[in-house]
Amino acid sequence: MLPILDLDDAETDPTTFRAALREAAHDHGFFYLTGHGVPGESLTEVMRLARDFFALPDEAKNEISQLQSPQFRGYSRLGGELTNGKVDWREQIDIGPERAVIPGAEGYWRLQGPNLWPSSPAGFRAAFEEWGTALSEVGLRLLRHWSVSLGAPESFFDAAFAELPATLIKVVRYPGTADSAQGVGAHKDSGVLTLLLVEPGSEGLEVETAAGSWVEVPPVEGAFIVNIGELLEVATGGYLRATRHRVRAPRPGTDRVSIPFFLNPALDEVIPIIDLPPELATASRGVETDPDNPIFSTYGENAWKSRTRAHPDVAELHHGIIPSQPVSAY
Ligand SMILES: O=C(O)CCC(=O)C(=O)O
Ligand SMILES: [Fe+2]
Repeated sequence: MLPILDLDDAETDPTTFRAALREAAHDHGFFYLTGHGVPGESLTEVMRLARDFFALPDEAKNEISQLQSPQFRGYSRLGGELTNGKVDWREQIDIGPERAVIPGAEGYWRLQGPNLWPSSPAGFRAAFEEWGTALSEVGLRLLRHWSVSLGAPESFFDAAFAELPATLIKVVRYPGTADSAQGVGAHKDSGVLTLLLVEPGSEGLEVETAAGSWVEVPPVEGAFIVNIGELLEVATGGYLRATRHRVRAPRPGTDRVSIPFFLNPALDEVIPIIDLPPELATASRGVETDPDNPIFSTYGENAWKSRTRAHPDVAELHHGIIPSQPVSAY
């Protein structure tokens, strides 16, 4: 069982909370968060909207097909995504910051642009815009506590997120299947941290707690599952761990709905590196190097790598590139 941290405790006893936060992220890279202040009704409401969207006929869902979006936004159908070069068995909507396209954009600036919002169910856009704002606040609070717990000033990461943070929300459904084990293949998240909402009762998330050893992480009602992304691993010289995880495809006749929120800095921000106090620095494992998965310290480069690999159809159609796929052992 992963640790459960209560963000309310940070108000009464920040020192104990911060130590627990640091240890959870160092030991596991994953934990449950309660006391986050996002009302239970909002959690229920975004789940309901997700369910209602996925229940629409394919034709309605494809009105916002990601193939229409050079910025990798909108709906990608079942089988439309790859992880480790293999097909993920999930359908999803990708929602990023709502901004104007940059004319003549090059490189990762091609990720900036508008979302594709479904016309049904009613209230979808407003609810998910509010969701993004609320979860950014939770994520930034956690980052400030981490900074202090690692010997840095509270505001250490603030500047990287102050303007144009490139957050990403995914609204995801994994239908049950007997044909594939891969809901989403093993990966590390490419940003800073992830707050994951999972429908109560859904199964299938597995976390690699030690090399080759996978542990099931069931949802805890009302809690977010929090995990560290590659950039926080980089920022802490590997002291905090971006843990590999995957989702097993559900059994036939069942499904899984989840809503991950990825907190990321602005596309052109280079994540600042914390100068760890000596007692922590000696416990640091260093940043994992994988020739198949280079970690770039500029967030936009990391995001471009992961978005083009995950959605090669969009990359080829809109950008004329065929991304190299990792040949992975996972
Ligand atoms: O659906 C989940 O529970 C996890 C999804 C995930 O790991 C991801 O999209 O990065
Ligand atoms: Fe993930």
